[in-house]
Amino acid sequence: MSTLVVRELSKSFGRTTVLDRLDLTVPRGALAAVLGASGCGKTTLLRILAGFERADAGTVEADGHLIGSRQRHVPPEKRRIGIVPQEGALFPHLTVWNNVAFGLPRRGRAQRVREVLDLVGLVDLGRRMPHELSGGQQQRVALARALAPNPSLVLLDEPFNALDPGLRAEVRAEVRAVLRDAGATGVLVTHDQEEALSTADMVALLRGGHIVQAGTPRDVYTQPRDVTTAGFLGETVVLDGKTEDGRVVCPLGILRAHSNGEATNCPGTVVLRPEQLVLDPDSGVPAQVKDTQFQGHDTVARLCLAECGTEVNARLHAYPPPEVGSRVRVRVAGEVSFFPGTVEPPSTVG
Ligand SMILES: Nc1ncnc2c1ncn2[C@@H]1O[C@H](COP(=O)(O)OP(=O)(O)OP(=O)(O)O)[C@@H](O)[C@H]1O
Repeated sequence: MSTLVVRELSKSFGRTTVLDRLDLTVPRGALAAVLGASGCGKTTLLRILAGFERADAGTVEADGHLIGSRQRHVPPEKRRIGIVPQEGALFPHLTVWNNVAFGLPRRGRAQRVREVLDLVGLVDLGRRMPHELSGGQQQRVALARALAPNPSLVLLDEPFNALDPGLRAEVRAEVRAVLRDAGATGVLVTHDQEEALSTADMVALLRGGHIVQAGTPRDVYTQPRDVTTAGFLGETVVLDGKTEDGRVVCPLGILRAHSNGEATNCPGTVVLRPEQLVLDPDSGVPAQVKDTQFQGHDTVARLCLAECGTEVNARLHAYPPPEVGSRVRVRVAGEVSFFPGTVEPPSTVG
């Protein structure tokens, strides 16, 4: 399995620039999630990686071999890339076994089909037709089919979209385990931040035609590069603040910030996650509970900070949840992000 290196990839359709000098490196055996809003160019990137589309500029290398550039275009069938499309796209008239066997060399075929069906836990269903499978099983067959020819890279195009939410988490975990067992290098494109954060070894955020931030799910979530990125990765609490003696001062108190250490008295924006807000009768700033929203595994409480009247959302695991109207104290667990300069409104990305 290979290391994927994409350099300065650009692609326009007419006057629309979709990819703009995009760089991405996926280490051997890792699964990278390319996360971006609808229409940001995720499928275009996958199609270029697969060789279905040619880039206007830039290079694609797999395991040190140049497979795509303006001068050199290795055709899709020679790239050793497996693709798991949205909704499986199995051949409806072929059995599971024949779907996986399709296109494999005759020699060793039966053994390879058995191996990959075993890998996805479906070796007993080889005689079934696709319509006799659940959505999750169909996606596992699609994965087996993609892995059967021993591809150097597996591309997954929003492969869990058609599954209902309960099944999605389960199939996601299974697919991840199968890719790991196969030692496969993978690129998963998705607009679903939870999917990206929970499934991948690295998350690469695609915005404005290029990767604006890449890193482990934990790093990109806890240390987003800007307010917009923070908002795209999950819910945020955004407050005005300023630096003071290596700390950040804001309506939630004096807080520790990630490395964004700035000179004292620098104004900026403080960003943290609602789950970092903890009710603690012994410390923190006073607040009043304005509203609560029961969400099963946790409760989102809207808190009005007593000193300034600013309202923030806290995701609480406290049981029972606090009463609306009650007076509490709230403190911040862990470090926050601080972005010096003009306050940027939180928004989702395009
Ligand atoms: N063949 C094409 N001709 C013209 N425009 C195209 C073509 N393919 C894609 N586009 C445009 O390029 C942009 C990116 O499309 P793409 O399908 O790559 O986005 P995406 O991030 O995969 O979106 P989604 O999440 O909605 O599937 C869109 O504006 C789309 O309309």
